[in-house]
Parts: sequence; C-alpha cells; structure tokens
Amino acid sequence: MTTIAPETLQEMKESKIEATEKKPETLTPADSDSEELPSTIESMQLGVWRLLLLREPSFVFPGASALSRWKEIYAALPLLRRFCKDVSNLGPTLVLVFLATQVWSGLEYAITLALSERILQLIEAGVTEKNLDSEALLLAVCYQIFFSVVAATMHWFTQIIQPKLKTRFVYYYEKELMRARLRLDLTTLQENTSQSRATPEGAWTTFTGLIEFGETITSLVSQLGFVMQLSRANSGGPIFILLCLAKPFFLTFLWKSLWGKTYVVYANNAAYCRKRALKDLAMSDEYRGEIITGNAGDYFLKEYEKATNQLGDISDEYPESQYEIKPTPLRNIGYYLTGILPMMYYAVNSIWNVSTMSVTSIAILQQTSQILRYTLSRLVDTDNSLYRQLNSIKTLYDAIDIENKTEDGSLSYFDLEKVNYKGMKVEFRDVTFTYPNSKATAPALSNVSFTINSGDLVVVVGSNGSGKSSMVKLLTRLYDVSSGDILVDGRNIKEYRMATLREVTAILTQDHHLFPLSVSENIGLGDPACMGDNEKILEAAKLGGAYDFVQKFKLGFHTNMHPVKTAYGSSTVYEADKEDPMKVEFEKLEKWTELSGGQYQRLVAARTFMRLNGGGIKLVAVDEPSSALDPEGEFELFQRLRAARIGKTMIFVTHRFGHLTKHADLILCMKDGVLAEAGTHDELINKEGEYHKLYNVQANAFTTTTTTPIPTPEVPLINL
Ligand SMILES: Nc1ncnc2c1ncn2[C@@H]1O[C@H](COP(=O)(O)OP(=O)(O)OP(=O)(O)O)[C@@H](O)[C@H]1O
Repeated sequence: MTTIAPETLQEMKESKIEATEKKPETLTPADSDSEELPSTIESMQLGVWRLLLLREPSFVFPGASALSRWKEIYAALPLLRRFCKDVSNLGPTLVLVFLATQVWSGLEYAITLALSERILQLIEAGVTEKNLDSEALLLAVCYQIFFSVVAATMHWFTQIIQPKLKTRFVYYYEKELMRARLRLDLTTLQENTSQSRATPEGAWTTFTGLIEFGETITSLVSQLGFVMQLSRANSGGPIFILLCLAKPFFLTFLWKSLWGKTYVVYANNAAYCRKRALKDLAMSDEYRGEIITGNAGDYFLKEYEKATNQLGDISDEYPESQYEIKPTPLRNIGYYLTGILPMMYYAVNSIWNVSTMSVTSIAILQQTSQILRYTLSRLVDTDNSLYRQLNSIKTLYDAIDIENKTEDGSLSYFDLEKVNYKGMKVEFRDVTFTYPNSKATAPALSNVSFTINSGDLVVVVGSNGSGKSSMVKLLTRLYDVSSGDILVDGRNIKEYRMATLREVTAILTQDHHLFPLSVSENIGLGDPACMGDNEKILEAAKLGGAYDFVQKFKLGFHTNMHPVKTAYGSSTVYEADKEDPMKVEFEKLEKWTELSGGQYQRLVAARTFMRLNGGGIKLVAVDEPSSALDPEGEFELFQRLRAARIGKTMIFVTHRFGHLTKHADLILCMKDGVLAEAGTHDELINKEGEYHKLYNVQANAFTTTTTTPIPTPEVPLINL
C-alpha cells in the first residue's frame, strides 16, 4: 500500500482552496466580438450569427475585377499555358472535340433564335400579306430540323466525352499530387497549405470554370450579334440592348448576396450555442453511457428548454438567406420592374411606330432579352470566378512542384570508406531543436550532446515531453536540428542521401500506423523488395507476436483490416430495421476488422521484424512501441528485438525500462529537453539523481508492501 506524505496533502489542500477561490475563466462569444477588426473587414449581426465580410468596392463593371487584377492574371499566364498543355496531352482529339462541343453550346441559343425568327417572319408575312413563301418556309423548317439533330448529337457527344476526359484529368492530377505528397518531408508538409488545398476534383472544377468562361463569352457575342442584326431591321436596337442589361446590372450591383464573396460566419449567441450543444449531446451516441449512469437526461432537457426560451424569436436561419432580406420591398419591386423594361419599351414604341414593328420581332426580341440577361448574369459570375480559377491553377502547380525544405545530401551511406560492421555510430553535438511552427516557449531539445558507439544498446528514459521521441525523429531526419550537429559514423547526417540512410535504419514507434491494405502487405512493407516472400512475412508475423491472432481471421493474412469505404445506399436502407435483408447486406460490406491496441502494435512490430530480417540494418530505434502490450508480450518483443542485435546499434525509448537497462551499454536520461544524465545503470544508480528517482518509482510499484493506512485527508470536502 502507498502512503500520502503530509507535504503532498498540504499541497492538495492549497490547490483545492485556490481552485475554489479562482474565478472561472470563460471565453464568452462577446469576448471575441469585441476584438477590433481590420478595416478591410466589416461585420454584421444576422439573427444568431455574426458575419465577417471582406469589404469590396460598391460598384464594379463586369470585367472590371479581371482588369483590376491584370497583373496577377498576367503573371498566371505561363501557368495557364502549362495547364492547357497538360490537359491537351491527356488526349488531343478528346480535348478538341470537347472544346468544339462547348463552342457549339455557346452558339446554340443565337442559332435557335435566328432560325425561329426566320420561320416566324415567313409565317407572319404569309398571314399579313396573304402570300406565303412556302419554298422558303420549307427550307427554313429543314434547317431547323437539321440544326436540332446536330444540337442533340452535340449534347450526346458532351455526355460521352466529358466523363472520359474527366476520368483522365482527375487520374492525371491525382497521380501528380500523390507523387508530390509522397516525396514530401514533414517540415514542408506542416508549413505548406497549398498541399491540402489542391485536389484533382478542384482542378477539374477550375478547368470547367475556364471552359464555361469561354462558352459564356461566345454566347454573349453571338447573342449580341443577333440582337443587333434583328433590331437594325426594327427600331431602337442599342436602347433595347441597354434595357436588356438593366436586370443583370440590377442583380449584380443592387441585389446584395453572399454568393462569390469572402466571408466567415459564426454563432455568437450564447443561448443558441448552448441549445445546439445540448441537442448534439442528446442525439449523439457518444455520451449515452454518461447520460444513463449519471441520470442526466432530465437536466439536459430542462436546460434545452431554458436556452430555447432565452433565444425567443432570434432567427437561426442560414445567414446566407438572412443577408438577402431587406426591411422594405423596394428592392424586390426594382428587380421585377427591370425585368419587364424591354417589353415596356416595345409596347411604348409600337404606339408611335406601329408600321415598323413586326410582332414576330417583338416576340423574338422579348425571348432574346431573357436569354441575354441570363448570359450577362453568368458573365458577371464567371468574371468574378475567373481570377479564382487562375489562382487555383497556381495552387495546383504549387502543390505539384513543391520543393522539400529538408535538403538531401549527396553521400551514399554505402560509399563510406569504412563500412561499420558493428552498427551505426551516432553522435549528438550540442543539438538544439524546436519543431517548425511550434507554439512552445522552450525547444524540444536543448544543447544535447552524447555519443553512441557502434553496436551499443542504448536506453533513453525520461518523463513525458522530455524530448525522447524528438531525438529519434532527428535521427531519421524527419526533422533537422535547429542548431548543433548530428554525426553518423563520423560524418554529418546532412551529408548523406536520406534514402540510403533510411535503408540501413529500422524504426518502430508509437506513431506507426497500419495501412488500409492486406495484413501480409502491412507486414511485407517492412521490406518492399521481399513483398512476395510469404515465408519471410510469416516469420516476421511470428516474431512480432501477430501470427496466432491473424490466423484466426476468416481471410487470414489476406484480410484487409481497414478497407476503403465505398458502399452507400438509399435513405430507405439507412432508415431500415437491423433485420432488414438489404440492411444486413449493407452492414456486411467493407466491414472493418476491429483490433485491440495490443494486436495493432504486434502487427506494426511484425513490419519492423520484416525490415530487420531483410539485412543491412545498422540502426534500430524503438520508441515506446509496447504501451498497449501485456507485460509478457512486451517482454517477448524486447527479447526478440535484442536477439537481432548483432551488427546493429539499438536505441530503446521506453518508460518501462526495468528489464532493459541491465543490458544497456548507455542510458540517456532526459528531463525537459535536456540530457540530465548519461551512463550505465550502475553509474546512474550510484549518482542518485534523476534516473535513480525514475528507477525507484518503477521498482517501488512492485515492491512496496507497507500496510500503513492512508491518513484521512485534512482537506475538508467541499459541498458543491
Ligand atoms: N510535432 C510536434 N510539433 C510541435 N511540438 C512537438 C511535436 N512533437 C512533440 N512536440 C513537443 O516537443 C516536446 C518533446 O516531445 P517528445 O515527443 O520528444 O517527448 P517524449 O519525451 O518522447 O514524450 P513522451 O514520453 O510523452 O512520448 C514536448 O514539449 C512536445 O510538446
């Protein structure tokens, strides 16, 4: 039994009193609201939401946004050229046909209108002048039929070609992004955001966005051409065009919406946030256990009611729709009136100019005005997004061309003048290391110096966060030192080509993961060259302690524990009872094989044994890989690792070092990023310092037999 020292009790008492006296620190939404915003951002309250909106000039001509950014657009042109070249390489014919369909799509409206106008004119002339030109009408109808067949065929082509092109496009960029990602070091990955923003689907959206821009321009030019030609024959062409523009202009400049704007929205209403938290916790399965055992259901319901009452009529409607609501109907009236302007113009015009007006022309112009309005609105939208498209091309190629921050060396480990048969020699010389982007005030390692001789077995001990794992990360060049040097076999670690260094290093850490692949691949990847060697895989599985439980899986070593989830069903399947046959089938699909934490670690260990058995390993670094293993499993794992020791330097980072330290040639004892002590077990025990303390804590856990009763705490229990 353990006893609590009186000093500890006093500390507990003081900390409890302090805790009751301290005012609870809360971050209310008001705290963040009251922070001053930069002048480029405006804020407004929409129901329960606070909207932060990037200010934009209040009046911009269509196309002006592109012009104002011409510099950036000009700078992006080489990338645009590269993008076009890459896309055309996916299949020049396919791309050309796709482009042709899009140009056609841009011309389609104008041609439809022209053909309809021709037929209606001929009919109108026939009716009013009683002299129908039937030959011309027949020809016009034939044109119309021919055009319809071509249009239908073009649409069919688009349906066939687009998915093909998209598949090639997405696979190409997916592969390029994967290639870039797979060669990326951790420092670059953590510092770079374009990597996560660039996606092949996003690239496709960019491509279709650019095509749409071209298509809209084609549409606009052809429709304007048609209207000009039509209205020249009638009166008031330019005025008519201006009136057609009224509605899109109104929509763009007076109909404020959040579409295409840069904004952030968050709920700053405390009652609403509480209501949502209470709803989420009641509806989620995650908290069921605590709610049932804590008998907390009624409390949550009452609190929910309280929050709802407090909220009253304050709207939680999407801020995007709240933003569009105005206090008066004036804007809606303006919207409707600008829509009928072209028609009103012709109505008024016909009073003075009856003879020059053709009913057909009016009808066609009316139809054209609507199409033109639609095209203009699209142009305004695509113009705004054009800059974004160019930007996303930049993001895409930034991600593909990304350079690693960690510079590779040129020396092959295998070209060393003297190959070290006993194992790798490692020296840390005054190493200080801070993680890139770290918010910590102190470095993870400070002025650490030590030497590990070839073939040594080293145990690294120390409390949580003392820098043990960081040392291993530096050794594998996942990161580079901030200052100081690491020497490997007498040469600076940075001189070596990383790939060759990693070839002779085997790492087993607490961070290792299983891949969504078969068990045999997961083990075989320890030595990819021997992936097909089943005997080696089985041997590694046995050494890692995974063989027995894998054998019990239905598919044994072929089991994919985490298959990619692709299955989904109609809503009726999700809503169905558990016994529903379709639901039963659905649940069976792509089911993950659950592993215990220890089984997981055994599989990861098997991968390391696969690597060790591959030969040529000079350094083994084992970082706390056994936290979930039972004591026997852990003991066996370390035994087997030690058995593979010949010709290798071995570094063990562990909290449970009792059975290891007696085999250690060197123990490094870390404390707060500093090497507190270094030496053998006996030396450090005799020193009676940090290691002695840590060792005793472990030893006492098993040997303390005192039956001294725990004294009653002096701290009074606080009634809450
Ligand atoms: N990826 C990271 N980014 C920023 N800081 C980190 C990162 N990993 C670790 N640290 C910080 O570096 C310090 C040393 O961490 P490290 O993981 O090396 O300690 P450790 O001794 O291995 O701890 P443990 O025994 O808990 O595994 C800690 O303060 C930790 O918060």
